[in-house]
Amino acid sequence: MKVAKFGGSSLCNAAQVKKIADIMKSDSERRIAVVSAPGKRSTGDTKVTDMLIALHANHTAGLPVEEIITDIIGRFAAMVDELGLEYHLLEKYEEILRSYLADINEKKRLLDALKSCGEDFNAQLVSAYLNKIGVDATYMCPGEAGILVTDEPSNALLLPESYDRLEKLKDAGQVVVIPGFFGYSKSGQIVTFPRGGSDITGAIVARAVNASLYENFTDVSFIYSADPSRIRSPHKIEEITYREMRELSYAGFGVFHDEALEPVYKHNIPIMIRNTNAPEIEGTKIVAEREYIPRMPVIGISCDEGFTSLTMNKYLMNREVGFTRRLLQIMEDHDLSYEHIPSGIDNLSIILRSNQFEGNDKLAAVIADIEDTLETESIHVENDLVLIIIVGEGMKHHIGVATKTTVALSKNDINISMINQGASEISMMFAVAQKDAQRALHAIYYNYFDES
Ligand SMILES: Nc1ncnc2c1ncn2[C@@H]1O[C@H](COP(=O)(O)OP(=O)(O)O)[C@@H](O)[C@H]1O
Ligand SMILES: N[C@@H](CC(=O)OP(=O)(O)O)C(=O)O
Repeated sequence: MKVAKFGGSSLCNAAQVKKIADIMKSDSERRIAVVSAPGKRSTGDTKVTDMLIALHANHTAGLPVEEIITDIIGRFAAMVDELGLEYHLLEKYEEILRSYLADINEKKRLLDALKSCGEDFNAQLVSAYLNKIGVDATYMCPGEAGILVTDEPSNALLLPESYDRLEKLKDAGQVVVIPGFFGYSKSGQIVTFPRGGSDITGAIVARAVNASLYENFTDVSFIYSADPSRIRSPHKIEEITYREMRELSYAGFGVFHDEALEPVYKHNIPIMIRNTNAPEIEGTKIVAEREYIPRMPVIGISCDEGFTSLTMNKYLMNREVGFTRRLLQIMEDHDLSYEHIPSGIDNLSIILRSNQFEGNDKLAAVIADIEDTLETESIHVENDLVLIIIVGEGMKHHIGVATKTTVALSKNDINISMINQGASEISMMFAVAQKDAQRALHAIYYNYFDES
């Protein structure tokens, strides 16, 4: 049994829905479809999830909402019309949106309920269309399917007991269409996964039914060695390990959600990244082990923006037992998660995502706490950092990756703010200033891959 997840780009309009219906029809092993909300139809267009977020923003600010509701329903109406489906679906969609707006008072709850609508409405539409073309299909809400999650709005984590509940999907006599991106908390609230989280739903369902394959249909035929919007015609990856993929997707490869690897990797369920617009191409396979090609120690290079580093100096820091523990306690007190902590004998840097400091004086408060508690001699803040991460299982056995990279950067006159090798030895991080990011990525990429 295969589980197929279709991303927003695969479901952005009626023509795309027809393609995914053909894909489902063409392989009887595809028994479960997990669907996203309609994505962008062209550059400059808006994803339905973003329209729903805008609806929430206007509603909570007391601004007009009618135009946004019309636009959201309009996106589905265009599809219902072209696919020849019944209009009562649209009445139902509008009723649901209006009932959430009227009945849910808590802001964060309302946001999650509204965000879930993109996927929820699309799943109903896809199921109706499959039936219209003769595929026996049924829509199943994540609550009915058994997706139980923690109660942290917009940041749900799966509760493990869900797997037992979801197992029944194995025996469904029909093709089941499940909306991605959200589940239900034990108290019955809708809670969404982080953005891009339909990949997570697909992985959860694949693991629950012990699928032979988790197919992730998107708008590219392969995962490439670098983001194709940053490097022209990057090298295509045919096989990549779960560990490599997790490192790369966490650090900017937006094609697959990093948290979607957790449900499947222990159970060795392979993932295929495939293109809805070219389903005949096999795509990239994500697996537990791959053949190591000695001349290619690096498989991918990602570039992730928006980091801040705090570098603290204190003479004899190395002698102070508990310094790092107390620093991390301060981070926890301020609800901050960190990415890296490179250190020296009398200094230590902590790198965090800058968006955690947005909107108030949090950074100043953190610095004040560090100064009070740790009595540092100086703290230097560097904003607008970019992390370039080089990843490859082969790096463990290969000498000279760091040298090769630093030489490439120095030849291009790019200053490195920090270097850190991951404990797993399959990744290495180089922090550079935002202004140098694109040049640095080019310099490093073409050091490992030929121009194609
Ligand atoms: N290394 C990479 N390889 C392939 N695609 C990538 C990579 N990094 C970023 N992407 C982007 O990921 C996009 C697909 O992901 P996403 O927009 O989430 O699709 P979907 O709508 O199917 O969920 C591609 O169009 C591509 O621009
Ligand atoms: N629609 C949600 C969830 C998702 O996974 O979408 P996509 O498959 O289009 O990345 C989002 O935009 O975040």
